[in-house]
Amino acid sequence: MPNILLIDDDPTFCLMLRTFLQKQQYNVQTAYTAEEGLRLLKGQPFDLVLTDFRLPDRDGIELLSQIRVYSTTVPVILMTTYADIRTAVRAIKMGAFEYITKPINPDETLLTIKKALQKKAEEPAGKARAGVSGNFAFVSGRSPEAAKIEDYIALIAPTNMSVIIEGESGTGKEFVARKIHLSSKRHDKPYVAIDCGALSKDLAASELFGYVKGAFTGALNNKEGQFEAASGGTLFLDEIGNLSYEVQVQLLRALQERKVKKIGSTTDTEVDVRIIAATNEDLVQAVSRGEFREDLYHRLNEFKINTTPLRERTQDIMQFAEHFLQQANQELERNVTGFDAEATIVLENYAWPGNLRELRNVVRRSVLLATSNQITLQQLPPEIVEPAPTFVAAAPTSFTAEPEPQLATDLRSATGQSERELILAMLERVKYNKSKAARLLNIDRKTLYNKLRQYNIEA
Ligand SMILES: Nc1ncnc2c1ncn2[C@@H]1O[C@H](COP(=O)(O)OP(=O)(O)OP(=O)(O)O)[C@@H](O)[C@H]1O
Repeated sequence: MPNILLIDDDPTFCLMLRTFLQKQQYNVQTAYTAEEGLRLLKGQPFDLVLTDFRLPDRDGIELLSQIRVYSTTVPVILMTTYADIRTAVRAIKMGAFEYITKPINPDETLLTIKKALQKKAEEPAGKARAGVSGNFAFVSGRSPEAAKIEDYIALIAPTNMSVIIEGESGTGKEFVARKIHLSSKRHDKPYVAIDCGALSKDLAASELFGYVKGAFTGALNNKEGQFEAASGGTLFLDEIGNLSYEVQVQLLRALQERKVKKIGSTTDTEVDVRIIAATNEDLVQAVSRGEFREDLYHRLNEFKINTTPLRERTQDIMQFAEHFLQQANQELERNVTGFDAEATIVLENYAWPGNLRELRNVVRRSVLLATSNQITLQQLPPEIVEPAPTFVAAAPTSFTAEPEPQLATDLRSATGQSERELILAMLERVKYNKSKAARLLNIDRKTLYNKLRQYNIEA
């Protein structure tokens, strides 16, 4: 029976959800605060964490970083209200598996839990996803922006050039990467995807390059790296901006010399791998801040594709909505045929800060709630039907890289033990880049160094 950790500060809600999940054959442990949840997580392994996005003692982003300190692989599902959805969407790029919106729908929750557990089972190492799944259905869209992406894919796919795909979270970067692979000569060779955002500094090198038995404590057997696993095919590096400087150096070497060296080995192995990298941030800015190596950037940037936010390609919204409707019908065994006129207007006019992922989730939820064969306003989240003016206005009008706003947190509001944990979690997230950590914690470097000493943190 899979073990689920449920964190929510509402005891009645916890009890209801726990009872429901236990009936579905899950072991559930509950915690009413983030602190309590983290303590449980530290003490025992869980297969999944289901947590409220706003807890009395932490917000979801902060909690997510701390969960990652204790477990880099446990899937985390966030339960959020629509008011927090932009932040929740950002949490996805920090490695949350999925978000579901409150009020919780039991069927949707169950479906999301099943998918998360299935994905975890398919990726025992937690990091790499090999192969393109059989039901990969790429929708192109009718807008000029979609046509441009399609043209670029057709142009670039047959070559061996490295590609950077840049765009907001949920705009379909990984889908573009898979499409490039499937349209390339390498289509019958492996496609391996790695989420660099979910890899700790130590793990990244061994995951990418592998290690030999005895290279370090715990290296009990030889391990093949994902470079080798992708041999002849394509390696998709998601959230490339999160790789530590050291790993960037190793990656550059692998790309330039077409050779990798396992950790602890003295010999090189030749590799023939095409690299596609994706990023939510503007790598040029990361280069100018000294956080991303310029030489690696140029090596990867043989071609760049920008995925357009959905609000700038409104022509495509209904085509995607119809596609997600058919997918949901299949998954949920329903037979909803379409959207009524009012619902269509609302979908076309909403700003979709979470892009295609948000649209997919809204459609899936509406299909679950549908009482007739058409989706009406009743099934759409009220926040979409009548978005708060500030909410829409807050959506950026174009893709501009804000300097890690999703991570930024003010250390000055934390005290004692939680301050220590916050610093540790932040260091982990930014791969021990202290300048970056200080900036995101809103303190200066000197203060950070003082605190590292004060809390006995070696970084
Ligand atoms: N071209 C497409 N056709 C059909 N569905 C798509 C397409 N692009 C994206 N989607 C849907 O949107 C979801 C999010 O897309 P994807 O994971 O590729 O986005 P992303 O930009 O890589 O997001 P992130 O930066 O958060 O990792 C996909 O799981 C898929 O359901």
